[in-house]
Amino acid sequence: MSTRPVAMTIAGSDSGGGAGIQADLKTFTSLGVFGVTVITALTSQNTRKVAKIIELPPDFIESQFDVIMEDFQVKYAKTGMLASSKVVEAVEKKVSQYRINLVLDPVMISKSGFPLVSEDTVREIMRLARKSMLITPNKFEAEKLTGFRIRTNEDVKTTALYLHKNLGVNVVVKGGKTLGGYDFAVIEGEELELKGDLINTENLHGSGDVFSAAITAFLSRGMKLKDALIQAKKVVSEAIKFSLSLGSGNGPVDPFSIIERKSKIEEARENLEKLVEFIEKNPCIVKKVLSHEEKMNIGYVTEYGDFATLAGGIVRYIDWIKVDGPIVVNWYTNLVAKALKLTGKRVGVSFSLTNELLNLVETGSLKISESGIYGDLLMIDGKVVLVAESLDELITKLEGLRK
Ligand SMILES: Cc1ncc(CO)c(N)n1
Repeated sequence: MSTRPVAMTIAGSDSGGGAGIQADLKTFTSLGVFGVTVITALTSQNTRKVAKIIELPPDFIESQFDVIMEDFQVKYAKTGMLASSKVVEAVEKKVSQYRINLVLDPVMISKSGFPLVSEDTVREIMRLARKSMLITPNKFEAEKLTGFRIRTNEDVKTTALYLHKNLGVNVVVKGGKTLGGYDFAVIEGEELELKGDLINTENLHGSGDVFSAAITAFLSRGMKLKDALIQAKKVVSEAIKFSLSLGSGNGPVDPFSIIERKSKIEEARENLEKLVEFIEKNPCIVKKVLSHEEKMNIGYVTEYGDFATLAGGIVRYIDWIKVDGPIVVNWYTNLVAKALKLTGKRVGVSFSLTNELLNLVETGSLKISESGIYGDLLMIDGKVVLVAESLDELITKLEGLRK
């Protein structure tokens, strides 16, 4: 009998899958929240353009609210694209009726540069803003709402303070890429700076949507607004860091990376556990490649660049081997990490250049590469590293050393 907090998104559909409802649901799901959707508009859109927009009739928008609220408990919702003043009015009415706490993302144009709302909607959005628990304008939207020009971090702060005072609402103004992801928030009068990581990418389609959806998800999980903002900033930074080169325009950010990254780390651990098991069952192979009282180690790098290895490596004492310490992730880098980086391979094992190995090299049955570009067996800092694309491939290669 499982359950989850429920969060609502009131937004438009992006046929390109990267923004709008699609981004919101991926973000909700990735953050452990069940998403319900009030769709306000349909867009035919890709990473390059918005071709067509169909606004949904206000009575249908209202019906979605009524049917959802008849059946679910929803305390928090975010808004995305509200295409016209009629749409804003319908949303305003229902949000008040059901006392839903609103995170208002005043979406105005797409990353590809196309308007998503009509000009006359700005005033209506200002009115809805006063009733919201937070508004999340980006630089462009904050300029539209205030008439200010934002060029520096200081301008971001000034604009946030002005909006907070003028509308009496909690606000976070997002500086965006040109200001290095610098955001400034004012929450119940408390000022909060959010610094971004410098990530050089144009694949930012959906970044704003992921941010406001993440805030809404964290609120639905019971977090305080300030903490929700801080956590959401981390989520969006990660989604940008692992954004996807899909389409020929501004590619989508990837909120699912939050979950997949963790699952890939788990996969790395499982792979290393299997490799340890293989090594423990095959001391004869270890004796061939590892000198007495020397250490070998194993390592696995995930698609996300996280590196798992043994904290203490594996030591050989004459006839037995000892696995030293646990599997650690991103704890430190070693020779295996270096070899994997050099070759782009997934999994590796380092050992010593024993006489047995040297014999194999001299007879030509093994090739050692110094650069690591051509071979799977490389020499680095006087040690040998064997690398492979997968665990199975590495085990096959290790078994090959038995002969
Ligand atoms: C439907 C929709 N909502 C929001 C945005 C802004 O990211 C977009 N491009 N499309």
